Amino acid sequence: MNNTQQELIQNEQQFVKGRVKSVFFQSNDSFYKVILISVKETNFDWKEHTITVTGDFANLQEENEYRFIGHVVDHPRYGKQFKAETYEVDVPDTTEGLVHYFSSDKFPGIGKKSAERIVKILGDDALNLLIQDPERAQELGLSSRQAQTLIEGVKDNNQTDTIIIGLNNYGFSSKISARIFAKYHEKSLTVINENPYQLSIDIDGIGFMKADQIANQIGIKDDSAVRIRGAIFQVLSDFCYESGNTYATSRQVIENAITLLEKGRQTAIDPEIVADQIIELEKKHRIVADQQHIYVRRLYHAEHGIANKLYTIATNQDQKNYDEKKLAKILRRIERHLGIQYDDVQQDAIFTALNSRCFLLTGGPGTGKTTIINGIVAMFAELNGIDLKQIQQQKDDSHLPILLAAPTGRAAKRMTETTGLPARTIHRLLGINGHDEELSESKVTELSGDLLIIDETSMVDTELMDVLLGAIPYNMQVIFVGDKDQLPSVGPGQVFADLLESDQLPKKELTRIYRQSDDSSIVELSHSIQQGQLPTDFTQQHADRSFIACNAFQVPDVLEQVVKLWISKGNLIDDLQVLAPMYKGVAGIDSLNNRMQAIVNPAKHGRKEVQVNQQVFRIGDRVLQLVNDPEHNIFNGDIGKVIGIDLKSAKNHIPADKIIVDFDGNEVGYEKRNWNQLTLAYCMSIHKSQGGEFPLIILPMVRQFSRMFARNLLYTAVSRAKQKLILLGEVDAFEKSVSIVSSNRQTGLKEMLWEAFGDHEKVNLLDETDSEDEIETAKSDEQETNQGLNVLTNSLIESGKIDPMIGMNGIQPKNFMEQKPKV
Ligand SMILES: Nc1ncnc2c1ncn2[C@@H]1O[C@H](COP(=O)(O)OP(=O)(O)OP(=O)(O)O)[C@@H](O)[C@H]1O
Repeated sequence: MNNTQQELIQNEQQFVKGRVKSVFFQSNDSFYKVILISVKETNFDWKEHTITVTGDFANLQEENEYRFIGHVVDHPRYGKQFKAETYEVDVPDTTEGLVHYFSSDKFPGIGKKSAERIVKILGDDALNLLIQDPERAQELGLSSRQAQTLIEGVKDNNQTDTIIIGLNNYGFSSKISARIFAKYHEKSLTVINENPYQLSIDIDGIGFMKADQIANQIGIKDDSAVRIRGAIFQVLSDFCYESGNTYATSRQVIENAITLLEKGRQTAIDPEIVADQIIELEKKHRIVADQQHIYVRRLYHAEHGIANKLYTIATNQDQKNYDEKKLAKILRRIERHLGIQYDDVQQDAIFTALNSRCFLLTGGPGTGKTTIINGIVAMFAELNGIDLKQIQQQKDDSHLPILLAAPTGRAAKRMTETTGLPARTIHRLLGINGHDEELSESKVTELSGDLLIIDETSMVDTELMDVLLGAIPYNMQVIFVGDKDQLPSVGPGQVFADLLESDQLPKKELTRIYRQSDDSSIVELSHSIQQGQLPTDFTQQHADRSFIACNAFQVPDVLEQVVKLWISKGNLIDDLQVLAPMYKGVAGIDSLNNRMQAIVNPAKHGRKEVQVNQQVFRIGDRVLQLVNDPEHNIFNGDIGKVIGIDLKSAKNHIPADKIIVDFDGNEVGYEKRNWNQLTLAYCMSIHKSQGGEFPLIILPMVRQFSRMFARNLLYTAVSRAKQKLILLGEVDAFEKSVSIVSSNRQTGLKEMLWEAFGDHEKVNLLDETDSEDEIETAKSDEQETNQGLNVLTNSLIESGKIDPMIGMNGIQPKNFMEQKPKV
């Protein structure tokens, strides 16, 4: 055989035909299986009677024959096996085979005679005809029971196979196929064929590009409406769920959608057809266009919901108006009890909070927010005859007159520690059991009580705030506490900052630092960062803070030395927390986690460990929970310790692999499919550290992280340190971080608040012509871009293509509430 012939055979698709002997393995969360086949036919050299086949298959029937298409691979551990990319069910297609099939156990009630009649009427293609059109069963002269058995049997035996084969043919991975099937079930292929872009909306892991590839395969035209809409949804979703905005401008949508569409197919797209589709989607209430702002419906209604509910709460007639003298008298007593004296601003904050239906309190670390919460709670209890001791001792959470909550488990725990009263996560408070994606559809518990205090409000995103406010009765007093200079929420919005800036609710900002002001330089550093500069003594050694100069490659070694020194001095490793802004890179979270693990919990003979993605978990490891799991009372950002690893063993009666993690006394078991909810936590992202405090923080900042540099990021990291702070890296990386003020997110909440509160002065500002400066800048911008997009958007408005108020006349947000977004 010459080389060309050999190549031809190698490139030819390989197949193996045979019957299933046994299923060795089947994945819990996908269709992936490892099976043993007794070989009947192959187009490659195979001497043995059986072969192991891997791939995504439906529930293979042992007596059926299958044709697997793929190629032979050499597995390092299991040797030669067949990796199937797709498969076909070898359905009977001879008269004899079909009669045998229809009269088998799969169709109880259908005997040989009826089977013969089916094949006589429908012919040798009977099975396919029945799969495609079950109605054909009616023309076979069968009893209604037999016809039903036939339809159901054909469906049960073939439908899942057809779908999985279809999904395999589109090239989806096992996990994605499983997600698609879990979402659409028997409609999977129909959905894909009708509108593949629906996948990019519904299925995690499928983006516009993949959907577009399928669309191309099935002949959806470059400028077809469904394609343009798919791009519009993708752009909106990226703008909001990736970048944290709650809307995109029409210009941004048009511009970005065109970029995406042209990247996918390299065909020029006329901006006007994108604009047309924006209008269409708006008309069908699938997106919302408010002025020039294009919204995902959920976010639009959430912002409206927040503004309207806050207005209702804040203007409740049941306004308390306590006499200042009376309040001062009680406060003096409480001060004596707490052993402190509130300064004028703090006192003012307490009194305003007590006299307001809704109040906002912001301040940096150590400015007394918790001390004020304690004062408010004590005063509120006294004024309303509430026994705080009884609340402290109450075993369950029901009927509490004072409710305390925070967005993360760690922040809620800290609240309990500092106030001595029960505090919960907001999810727990609302009785939300589902995952975050289902938040807007969650059934929440209507709250009861007189006062609600939310801490770490800067972490609450638009959707959660809307759901929370939706559960608050109108007559409940509400206080939001937070630090406006910290990072905004992970999800869309910057609710706390917007509430403060809107100026519609009573608020106080605390600026005087109390914590350890004599000997702590950490709090000073935080405040200096907040002001936009590093202190002149930044690189000098302090009792509680030091800086070690090193480059990115030196960071892991320097970290190792610091950690070893910390341990050698008798300190607890659990008191030390490394934070970093990014996962990737030699000084990134993943690399530092590996180094930390090697120092404090290395591999040891006999120590159980499991591999999860790129990481190894061992008993004793510190781990971080990555998603909210209210059912087990664990939340995104919670830190736990691995206390058990049970490996599947028939001998020890352990049915499946399991990791057991202890979250402060709450022991949670993780089955294999949930292991990716965990990651090592020796080093964690600054975002995930929000709402927590640690005795020692080690923070590397190097030029490699430049993409993430931002003042609020550095500020958040530094202000997590309670006693000691060790900064590693390059001074200019810290300097750069301080100098970058991250731009505000695009949100509509402030404007909606002005409208809801009837602040005509501010609402009018929105409509007024721009200042001369702004007009000048806009003009030069326009000239610079010269893309015509500014002009386009404006001309679309002028020509009536985009109506700034499209669909909004006389329509209230609630009119859309019940409908689900769909392309
Ligand atoms: N008026 C005051 N007089 C004396 N000490 C005070 C006063 N206000 C606050 N403190 C003290 O300052 C320290 C920090 O206060 P607190 O914990 O309330 O600040 P915080 O704003 O909640 O800080 P963080 O956000 O970092 O938790 C505490 O030890 C507290 O007792």
